[in-house]
Amino acid sequence: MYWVTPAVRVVVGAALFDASGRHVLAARRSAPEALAGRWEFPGGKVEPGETVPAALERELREELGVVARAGERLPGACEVRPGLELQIWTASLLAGDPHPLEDHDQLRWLDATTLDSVDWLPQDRFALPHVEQML
Ligand SMILES: Nc1nc2c([nH]c(=O)n2[C@H]2C[C@H](O)[C@@H](COP(=O)(O)OP(=O)(O)OP(=O)(O)O)O2)c(=O)[nH]1
Repeated sequence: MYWVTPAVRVVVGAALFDASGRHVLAARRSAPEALAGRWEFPGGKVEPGETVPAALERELREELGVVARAGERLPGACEVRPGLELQIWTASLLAGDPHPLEDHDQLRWLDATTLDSVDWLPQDRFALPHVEQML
C-alpha cells in the first residue's frame, strides 16, 4: 500500500510596484465568467520546469506588456482549488506602461489609502496586509 502525494501547481500573482514604490497594480479579470469583474494580482500558472520568478516575469510581459523583475515571496498562500496554490510575489516595474492585453479589462494603481477600494478575489486577500505595509 502506498500513497502518491498529488502535485500542487502554483499560480503566481504579482504585487507589482511602480517606480516610486508607493503604488501597486490591481487588475480586473474579464474571464472566466465566475471571476469576471473581480480584482487580482496579475500573473498566472507556473509552467513545468519554470521557476516561480521566471513565470511571474513572463506572465507580466504577456498580460501587461511590461518588463518587470520578480522580488520576494509574500508570506502565506491560498488554495484556489484542490491542486492549485496561489502565491503572491513582489515585482518591480523596469520598463513599459501596463496595458490589459489578456484576461483583464481594467488596471488600477492603488496606494495605501485605496488598496481596499476594489473588489478583490477572496483568495488574494491574504496578501493585502503585507502589501499595505510595503506601500
Ligand atoms: N493570475 C492570477 N490568478 C488568480 C489570482 N487569484 C486567483 O484565485 N487566481 C486564479 C484564477 C485562475 O483560476 C487561476 C489562474 O489562472 P490564469 O488563467 O491566470 O493562468 P494562466 O494565465 O497561466 O492561464 P492558462 O494557462 O490556464 O490558460 O488562479 C491572482 O491573483 N492572479
